[in-house]
Amino acid sequence: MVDKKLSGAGLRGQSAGETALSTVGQSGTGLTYRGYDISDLAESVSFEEVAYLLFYGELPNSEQLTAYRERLKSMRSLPRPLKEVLERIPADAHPMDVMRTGVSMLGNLETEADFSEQQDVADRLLATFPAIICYWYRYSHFGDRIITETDDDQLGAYFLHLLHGKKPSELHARVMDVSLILYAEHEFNASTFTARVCASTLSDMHSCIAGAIGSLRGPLHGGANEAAMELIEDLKDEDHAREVLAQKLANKDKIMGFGHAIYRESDPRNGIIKAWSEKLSKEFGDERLYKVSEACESFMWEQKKLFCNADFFHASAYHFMGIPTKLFTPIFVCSRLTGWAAHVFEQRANNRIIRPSADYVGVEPRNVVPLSER
Ligand SMILES: CC(=O)SCCNC(=O)CCNC(=O)[C@H](O)C(C)(C)COP(=O)(O)OP(=O)(O)OC[C@H]1O[C@@H](n2cnc3c(N)ncnc32)[C@H](O)[C@@H]1OP(=O)(O)O
Ligand SMILES: O=C([O-])CC(=O)C(=O)O
Repeated sequence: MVDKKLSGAGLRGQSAGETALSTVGQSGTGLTYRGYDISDLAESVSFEEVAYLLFYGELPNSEQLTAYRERLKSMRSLPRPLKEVLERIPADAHPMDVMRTGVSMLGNLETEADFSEQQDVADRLLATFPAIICYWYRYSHFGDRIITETDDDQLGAYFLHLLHGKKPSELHARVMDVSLILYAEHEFNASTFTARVCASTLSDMHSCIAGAIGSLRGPLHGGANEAAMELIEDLKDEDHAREVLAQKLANKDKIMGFGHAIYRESDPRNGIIKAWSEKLSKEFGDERLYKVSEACESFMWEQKKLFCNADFFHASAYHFMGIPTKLFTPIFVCSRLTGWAAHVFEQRANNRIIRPSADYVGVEPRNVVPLSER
């Protein structure tokens, strides 16, 4: 499987444009944002610094960071009509559909009238995405109308605060921060490419982001972290993990959270989130989930040379922090919004409508037969 050629279907291996935002599978551990290695960023900076880096090109100094955090904090209020819409979405709705509706409704209320407003729109979405998902979740599941304006400095802690109704521990706030850094940007992945295609028609930011959310929703992309949780939650122990995976491989099922379109041997984000998951598992008193996850990882490598991607150990990490499985992919949205928006800026700055060609494989030219003769 490792030798499969990176060409052909799915535009694999073909360059579809230029970016100055990130490299995937090229240098360092395999992922860089504007020249910084992901392991360095995950170790030393916060998610807000990464957002600033992606948007403005450089890491902020401490004054710029404080000002940026204050700006995001000041934008957390949800307009009344948006809350009313969120309150009408049923509890069994798919949370990614809630996110898509949330951004779409905000686009009706706060339409991007001109591209000169693009940074304001991106910041507003960044500030409100945790509130959109948590407002819907807490209202539809518990009848709570939460206050979305809090004084949390960091977006990850803000999300956990809204979800659980109390400030998170330092450990949980840190893990969320790292998680958001890991998910922020990834070159021309399917959802980002969706955003760029939409941007290339000179459409508005909300439409670009709504489209990207739709692409991220699928289990082959962002939806894999939830699918990975569904897999591991039923595994009783390491032997059972190997048995279940062997059966799935025999059935030719896809194992969610494994493999990647670009990386060939490992995903540099995996080791980072895995280490945090292990730490959380000890704090949680977990005897099973982390161990079965590790058993899956080694079995898949032995059997298929398939490795865990960014999603696999995110499943256990999020679970240990009390996050409901169905909110896993919306967290990805809260983070990846930065990459999507930065790509929209980049596309707009040097635009040509994205319009590839297709190889026609249909029937030869023919004449229409009148209806009475068909
Ligand atoms: C953050 C992210 O979005 S990371 C990706 C999240 N997605 C997942 O975890 C879903 C599971 N993984 C997959 O479906 C795939 O690995 C993808 C979609 C990520 C990449 O797809 P591709 O680029 O087509 O993968 P690749 O060319 O490496 O596949 C080679 C072979 O390995 C198989 N394979 C790849 N991943 C898996 C997997 N997770 N389970 C079982 N088999 C797999 C494929 O079936 C393929 O065989 P085939 O050509 O005979 O069908
Ligand atoms: O790059 C991809 O194809 C998918 C991925 O890992 C991401 O978007 O983070």
